[in-house]
Amino acid sequence: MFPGEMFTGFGSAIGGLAVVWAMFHQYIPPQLREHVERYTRKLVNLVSPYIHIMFPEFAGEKLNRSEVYTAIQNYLKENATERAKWLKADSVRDSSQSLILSMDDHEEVTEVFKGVKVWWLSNKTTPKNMSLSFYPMTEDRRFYRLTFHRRHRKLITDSYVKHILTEGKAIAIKNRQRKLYTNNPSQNWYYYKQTKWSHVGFEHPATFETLAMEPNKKQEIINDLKKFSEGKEYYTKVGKAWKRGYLLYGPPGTGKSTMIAAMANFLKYDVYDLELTAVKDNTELKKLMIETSSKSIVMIEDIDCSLDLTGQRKKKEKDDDDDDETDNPVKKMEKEEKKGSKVTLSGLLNCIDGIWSACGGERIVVFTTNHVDKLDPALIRRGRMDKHIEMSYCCFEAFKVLAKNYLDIDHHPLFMMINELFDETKMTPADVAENLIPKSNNEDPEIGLRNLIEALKAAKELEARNKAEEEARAKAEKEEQEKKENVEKEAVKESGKSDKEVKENGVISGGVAASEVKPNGFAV
Ligand SMILES: Nc1ncnc2c1ncn2[C@@H]1O[C@H](COP(=O)(O)OP(=O)(O)OP(=O)(O)O)[C@@H](O)[C@H]1O
Ligand SMILES: [Mg+2]
Repeated sequence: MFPGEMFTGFGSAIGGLAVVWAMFHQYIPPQLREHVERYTRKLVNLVSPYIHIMFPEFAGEKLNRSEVYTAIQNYLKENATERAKWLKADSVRDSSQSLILSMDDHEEVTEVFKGVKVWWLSNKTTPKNMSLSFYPMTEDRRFYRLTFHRRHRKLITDSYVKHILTEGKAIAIKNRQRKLYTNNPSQNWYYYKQTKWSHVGFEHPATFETLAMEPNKKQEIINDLKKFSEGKEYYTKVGKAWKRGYLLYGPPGTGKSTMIAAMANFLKYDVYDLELTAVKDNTELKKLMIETSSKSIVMIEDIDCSLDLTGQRKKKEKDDDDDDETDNPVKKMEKEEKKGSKVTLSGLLNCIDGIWSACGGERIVVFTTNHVDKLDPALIRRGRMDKHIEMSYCCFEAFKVLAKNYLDIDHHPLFMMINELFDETKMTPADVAENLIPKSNNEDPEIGLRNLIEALKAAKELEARNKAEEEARAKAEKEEQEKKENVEKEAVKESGKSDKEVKENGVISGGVAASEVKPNGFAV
């Protein structure tokens, strides 16, 4: 029973009183009712040992919903809904969520905090001018009322309320619809008054459970992320900005992008997909970084292709010029894109670990690349990119995750053969997955496994053929080199000059240069 109501007589166990209360509300005019309630409250205050705190949805003149009310609502949804008998169903948040239930109006629940019992009532008041409104429902003023015994006043006001607010905010972050952002081209910021980032709901299904990789390595990454997300105090203590850099490298189709999605889902962070080629210069990059929120992953995919950040600018420009000569349209397009951006390596470094990186806190920066060797060491040095993770070809352990994902099997007699084939050949998880995908709903898993075995055998044969061809080419080159050397030696012998002289002058008797002598010994 609710203590406040026990003392006012409302809602008591005596059914008769409840009826009187209902009649009171139905038949007594609002003004008179208000008077009666005010004096009753005064009377109750004289004898009641209970304290009530109201938490209105809209406090004062504010048009914004009270943060405190929202935090309490989230807390009660998660912790007290089970005990309520009258519930309200919200719309489902996304396809993976079931109904979201909360306490209905006039419903009350109890909670025990450190051995102390408290009562929560969810209620609403309707202003007097309600009947004049076309939309009476929007006029309702909702509130929560917390009731507790006055001897626990300090505990409740100091600790319990703080606990509710912290928990409520954490629940809101956990349950919020996360977002995937992409940066808008900067010319649109001014001309079209576009925001710097556009977003859509982030609903990638990848998790660490479905990510195929070596289990110890996976666990290490999970532990690292966990330590980071719980490390606020540690980062403050050591005086470091609360951020962490990851470099994911490996061949295409090994799960780098999938890993970023799994990280975001694990940490419940937003994702900012930063397209560097759309950023005009370092100042704009800073502006973009400032507008990222905390609890987010900023990812820059294919960093080696994004800009000339390889530290080998000169050489690269030369290479690109060569490509232009070959009229390669893709290369030309990439070059045009890069020309539009003047973001420099130092500008990027400043954003990821200069003073600018400290804005927002709790952020992870992830770079991905297929060519780690092409990157400037300054960009990926430890401390800047704190963790380098190689995403590699599929191993047997990783295959087992994919078999579970796609075929829903943990064991199969064919696994042994597949294990042996993985020792002998390389295949990316993307290709393994492609072979396993069933073509129809009730397909026998064995078909997928046999497809994979065939593909692995074909890959093994191809590798062997390539290797044989490579060896034959190397052998032919070696033989040619040896022949050339023999010819030179012969020529030296015939001319009577020293080996050194022939090499220096390049001339042998008869005026024919050694380099002009064909490997078969005939002068050209
Ligand atoms: N390790 C993995 N675990 C689970 N699925 C994977 C893995 N690697 C690849 N895949 C599958 O292959 C597809 C391609 O993978 P993903 O895009 O993550 O590769 P990537 O390494 O980012 O490639 P790229 O270098 O081309 O960007 C994914 O949609 C996913 O289904
Ligand atoms: Mg990718």
